[in-house]
Amino acid sequence: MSYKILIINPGSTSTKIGVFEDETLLFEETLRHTTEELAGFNMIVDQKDFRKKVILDVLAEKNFDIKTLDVCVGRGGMLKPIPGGTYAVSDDLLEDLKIGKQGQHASNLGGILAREIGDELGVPSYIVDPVVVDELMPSSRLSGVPELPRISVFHALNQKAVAKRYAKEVGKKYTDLNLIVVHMGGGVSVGAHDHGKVVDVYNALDGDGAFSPERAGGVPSGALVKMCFSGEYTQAEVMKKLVGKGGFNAYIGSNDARDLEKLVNEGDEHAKLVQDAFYQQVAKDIGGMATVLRGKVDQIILTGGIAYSKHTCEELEKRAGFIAPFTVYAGEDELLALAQGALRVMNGEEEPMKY
Ligand SMILES: Nc1ncnc2c1ncn2[C@@H]1O[C@H](COP(=O)(O)OP(=O)(O)O)[C@@H](O)[C@H]1O
Ligand SMILES: CCCC(=O)OP(=O)(O)O
Repeated sequence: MSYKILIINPGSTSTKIGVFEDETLLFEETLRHTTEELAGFNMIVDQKDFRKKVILDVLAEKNFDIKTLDVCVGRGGMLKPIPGGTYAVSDDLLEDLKIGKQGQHASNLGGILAREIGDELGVPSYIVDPVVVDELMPSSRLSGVPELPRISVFHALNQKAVAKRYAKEVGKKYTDLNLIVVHMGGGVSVGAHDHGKVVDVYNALDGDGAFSPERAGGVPSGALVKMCFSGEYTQAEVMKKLVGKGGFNAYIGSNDARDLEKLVNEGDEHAKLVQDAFYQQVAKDIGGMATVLRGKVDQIILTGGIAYSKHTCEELEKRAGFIAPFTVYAGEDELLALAQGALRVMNGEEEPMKY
C-alpha cells in the first residue's frame, strides 16, 4: 500500500508545498512572500485563505488531482510545549493553533490548513515536530525573572532533520554527537544538541539571540520596557517591531537576505553595517551554545534559506570556525521529514502522539 501525501510548510517569509508518494517527492514548490504582501494581515490565522489559495493554485498548475491524496501534513506551530513526534490535528490541537497558544507564527497555519484540506477530502491530517518541541535542560529555563522563563521555540523539525542527516553521513548515531545547529530563515535559531537532545536554544520568535530577516531577537530589556510604557505604541505595535517588522525589515525594509547582500555589493555602507551586525550576533550565539556543550562540539551545521549565501557561510566560519568544523545544508529537509513523520503513523510503525 502506498500513500499520496500533501505537505504544507508555512514559514514567515514563504509557503513551501510538496507532494510525496511515500518517500518519493513528486513535486515541490516554494512561494516567497514579500513584507508588503503579508503586511495587510493582522493575525496569523487571517492569512489562512491567502495561503490556502497559494497551495491550491500550485496543485492546479501541476494538474494534480487532490482527490488522490491519502493524508495532509502540516508544519506544527505555537502549541503548548510538547515532546517531538507526529500528532493528529485533533479539535484541541486545532484550537490551540488558531489562538496561537504560545504566540503568533506562520507555522500555526500548517496544521490548520492540513486539517481544513484533509476534512474537505475526508483524509487524516497530522503535524510533526512542531516549533515548540521542548527538550531544554532545567538550567536553560531560567531567565533571571522567575515569571519569565526561557522557552523552547525554534526550527525543531529542520534542526532535528539536518542533525540526523549529518550523523548518518558520518556513520555515527545522532545520540553520540554534540552539535550546534544554526537555522537561518525568516527567524534564526541556534541550538545545542547534546547527544540527541536540544538542551538549550535561542527562542527564534520573540525571545533572545540574533536578529533575523523579520525579527528583532534579543533587545535591551530596560529600553523595551520604557518603549512599552511610553504611550506612543499599542501592545500590537511593539510586538510587530519584535516579530514581523524587526531585523532586516527594520533596517533595510526587506525580509530578503539577497536584497541585503545586493545592497552591500553595491557599496551601501548602512547595509554593510547591518550585515556585519547579523554575522556578529549569529557567531556570538554559536559561541554561547559552545559553552553550553562545555566546548565539546563535534560539528556546527548551517541550514535554512540564508545558508544558500556562500558569503554568509564563509563569514560565520571565519568568526566561529575555531570552535568546530562547519557543514552547510542550505535550505531545509522539512518536507521529507514531515512526509516521513506521517508515514511512520500511516504504516503503523508508530502510534500518533496525544496532545
Ligand atoms: N539563494 C539565497 N541566498 C541568500 N539568501 C536566501 C537565498 N534563498 C533564500 N534566502 C533567504 O532565506 C530567508 C528565508 O529562509 P527560509 O528558510 O526559506 O525561511 P522561512 O521558512 O522562514 O520562510 C529569506 O531571507 C531569503 O531571502
Ligand atoms: C517560530 C520558530 C520557527 C521560525 O522562526 O520559523 P521561520 O524561520 O520559518 O519563520
